[in-house]
Amino acid sequence: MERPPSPGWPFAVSGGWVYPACMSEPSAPDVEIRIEGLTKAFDGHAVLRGVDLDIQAGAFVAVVGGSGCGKSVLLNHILGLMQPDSGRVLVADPTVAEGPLLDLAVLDADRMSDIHTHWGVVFQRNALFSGTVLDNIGLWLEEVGHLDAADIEKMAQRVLAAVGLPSSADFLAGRVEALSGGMAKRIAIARALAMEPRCMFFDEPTTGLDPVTASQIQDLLLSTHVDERDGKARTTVVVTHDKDLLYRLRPRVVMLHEGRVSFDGPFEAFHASTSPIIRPYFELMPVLHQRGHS
Ligand SMILES: Nc1ncnc2c1ncn2[C@@H]1O[C@H](COP(=O)(O)OP(=O)(O)OP(=O)(O)O)[C@@H](O)[C@H]1O
Repeated sequence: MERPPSPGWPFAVSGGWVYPACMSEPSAPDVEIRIEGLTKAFDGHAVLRGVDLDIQAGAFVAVVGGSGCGKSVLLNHILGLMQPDSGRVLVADPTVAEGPLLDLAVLDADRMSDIHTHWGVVFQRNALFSGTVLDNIGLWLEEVGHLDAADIEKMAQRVLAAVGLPSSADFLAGRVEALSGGMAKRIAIARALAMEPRCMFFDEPTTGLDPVTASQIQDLLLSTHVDERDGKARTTVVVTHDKDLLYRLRPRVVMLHEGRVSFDGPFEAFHASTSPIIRPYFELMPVLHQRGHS
């Protein structure tokens, strides 16, 4: 198996960890992610100019906005892959029910990695590495979860079934390079699900897919939003240009514009809005989508 030079997602095992009081915030029962006054500039160009946002546990949120408005930059801050110039990103502590929110800026690498093991991330280009389906799904189960081969195979079969793919030995032994774009996306989702995450993050999950495959992936986003083990909703955050996804899934919509949240509410209100910022954007969404991938 060829191992990835750098993993798509930086999992690592955390030892027993006690965080000092300065790392914690007052308890916020339903908040999974809180963003306060987040700013970020690159080479003097301000991309995020003060983003404030709460995402409740179990929410399904689509982050939209024009090309280059900072959607991926925002996602990267939530994932702890970028550091804010100012402001904070706080997240629920996955190890303590209704515990204090944790400020990402003051977590050390072990603690951050520990949090990452509770999050599933599906990158735009899937971040699969050269190898078999089983290699891709099993790597972190082995390295982080310390599962043995039999349990890894069992889990792989379960998550493949959850994403509507075969779970035969032949399929598990197949190489991911041979898969279509839609199947590769399903494998990336299956890999994320295998870690039994409490949050799922998707960066433009339907970009580059044909309309039929895109609608299947949209449905998959909805089905994977619910944890099949206990029927509880995970927290799902989707960065997207896909108007069909909004129509189909009717999520809470967060729109970024000029570095701030310019709309935050149900899809129905977004759809009905006559705002001179939202209306033209919404009408042009399919054009944006096509233009980005022509
Ligand atoms: N690491 C970086 N270094 C320099 N500039 C960056 C970096 N990451 C993002 N940017 C810039 O920040 C701006 C926002 O980028 P981002 O990728 O978040 O946009 P987006 O809203 O996701 O766009 P799209 O919908 O086209 O993917 C762009 O101008 C981009 O060039």
